[in-house]
Amino acid sequence: MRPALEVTGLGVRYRRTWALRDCSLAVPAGRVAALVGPNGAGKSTLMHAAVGLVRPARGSVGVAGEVAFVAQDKPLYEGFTVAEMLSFGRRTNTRWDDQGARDRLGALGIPLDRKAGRLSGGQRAQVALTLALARRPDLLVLDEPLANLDPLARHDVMRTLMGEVAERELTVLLSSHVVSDLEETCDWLIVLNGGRLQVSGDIEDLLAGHLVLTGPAGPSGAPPAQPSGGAVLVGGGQAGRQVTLLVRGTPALDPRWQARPAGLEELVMAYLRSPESAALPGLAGVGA
Ligand SMILES: Nc1ncnc2c1ncn2[C@@H]1O[C@H](COP(=O)(O)OP(=O)(O)OP(=O)(O)O)[C@@H](O)[C@H]1O
Repeated sequence: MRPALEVTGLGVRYRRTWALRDCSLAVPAGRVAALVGPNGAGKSTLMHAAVGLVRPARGSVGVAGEVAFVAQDKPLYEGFTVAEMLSFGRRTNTRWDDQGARDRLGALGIPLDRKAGRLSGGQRAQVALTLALARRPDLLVLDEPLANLDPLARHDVMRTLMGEVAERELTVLLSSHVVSDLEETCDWLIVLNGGRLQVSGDIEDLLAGHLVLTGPAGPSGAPPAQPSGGAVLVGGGQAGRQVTLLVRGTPALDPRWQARPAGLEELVMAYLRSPESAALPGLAGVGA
């Protein structure tokens, strides 16, 4: 089946600065993909390229079907009521799901006669998401949909997304700085760092393909440069006399070392701390 989003050799430049370089990935249809990375990593740039808001300097971006995008600042028409925005959507979109949108806003207790400028931050986020979902997109791109939301509202937004994905063939690409918000909902992980792609893959495969090793620091106090056996060191650190390493693959373990499965957050952090490491389809030890 054709991927919902396919990026090939993508390079995006703002004047002389490259915001993204040599980025190739494919997100299968029906996935909820988490896009993570530090400030300035290129997340918004990748999203803007996916929805056609920036033109690539190199490579290409392909999307299967209709795309809806909610930008980081949730732009709404401040002077319009929610009902007026719904009516505008209905008149300008042939696939518009008016009833679904009204049901969702009703369930959230958002008054239809309220002007956008008078909505709270959480309500703005929900209205922007509802308007995007009402367009019945095949790919929904959300730039930091959870920013500035309280824990309950974050949970509600993620639950809505899960409901939509379960109900129909929808692919979601969403960025966030809070990995713990993504664990329950997302099944695909993309890590960008300094404009380069570090990780793209199925989260279950990634977690199954990595281990956290703990053991004693060497005589010099330094962690071993590379674990032995068929494993690759992603990154690690030392606390006192104990060394913790994240490795990809299965190492031959010294009995003084212990191995346990990696969590999503520690996997992301280990890659972000080691920008030279990468887990991309085609690399040994990671399900493509
Ligand atoms: N319109 C622009 N003009 C010039 N440079 C830009 C522009 N937009 C982004 N950049 C630069 O491109 C790089 C990537 O920015 P981008 O906004 O894509 O990162 P991000 O990962 O979304 O960051 P954040 O988490 O802070 O939102 C940064 O170095 C940024 O300064």
